[in-house]
Amino acid sequence: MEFQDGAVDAQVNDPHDAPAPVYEVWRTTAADPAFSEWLRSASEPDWTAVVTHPFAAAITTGEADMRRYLVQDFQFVDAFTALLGAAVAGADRFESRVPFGRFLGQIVTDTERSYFHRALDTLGVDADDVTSPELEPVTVRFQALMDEARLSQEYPVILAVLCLAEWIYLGWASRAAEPSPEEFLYREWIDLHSGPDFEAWVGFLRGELDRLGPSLGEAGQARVLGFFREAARLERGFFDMAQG
Ligand SMILES: Cc1ncc(C[n+]2csc(CCO)c2C)c(N)n1
Repeated sequence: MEFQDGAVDAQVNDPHDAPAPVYEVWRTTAADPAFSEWLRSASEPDWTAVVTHPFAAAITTGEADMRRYLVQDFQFVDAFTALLGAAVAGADRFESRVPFGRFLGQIVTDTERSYFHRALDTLGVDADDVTSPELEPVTVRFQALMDEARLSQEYPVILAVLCLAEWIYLGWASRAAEPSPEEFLYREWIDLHSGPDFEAWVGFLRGELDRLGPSLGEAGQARVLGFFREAARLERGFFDMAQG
């Protein structure tokens, strides 16, 4: 697949990344040798910067200005939904397609869609900004990464981007203190990304990477890590953008 300027390919092999240990070496001394844990630990310091981000903390206390964030995130979610479709198509067995199909039908196209429509309406976002707002640079980069993963049709690469985006959101949302803010804008956004069902969904995504990652070979593992790390970097940039 050719890209306009090769920018995305360059990003997933960012020369500024600290060299990651090779998975086969890392696993011999790791407390938890799961492939997904290798990906997560190699994505520091971005991982911790996202789950402890001041904007995420402000969501959990009901103090965040959600307008720019949700306008941009609605565009993110569009590309994310297409990526879930690629996971249905790319999974290597029937029982793995099922959770993607269920999540698509029950959460993204129902609960989450309803949330976005009500939230953007409450925030007074006009119709043009709902469907085609001016995109922030980080949104463009995130869409490009998701498009690259989708067009690759490589299931482990698709999984890397999906898993990072869901797992890291479970990370900040699970840190929310009780009681949740009363306003639906915050409470429902926290609830969408926490709780037993969402934990099971993230567990499934991790399990898929843990099942397939160890046999990818060193080059394949490095490729999956490149996508996972770039997604972590963009999540951090996305909260920075929202913070203003
Ligand atoms: C930048 C950004 N990263 C991750 C998510 C999390 N997320 C995206 S789609 C989806 C499925 C339905 O909840 C979830 C959890 C987000 N919203 N925005």
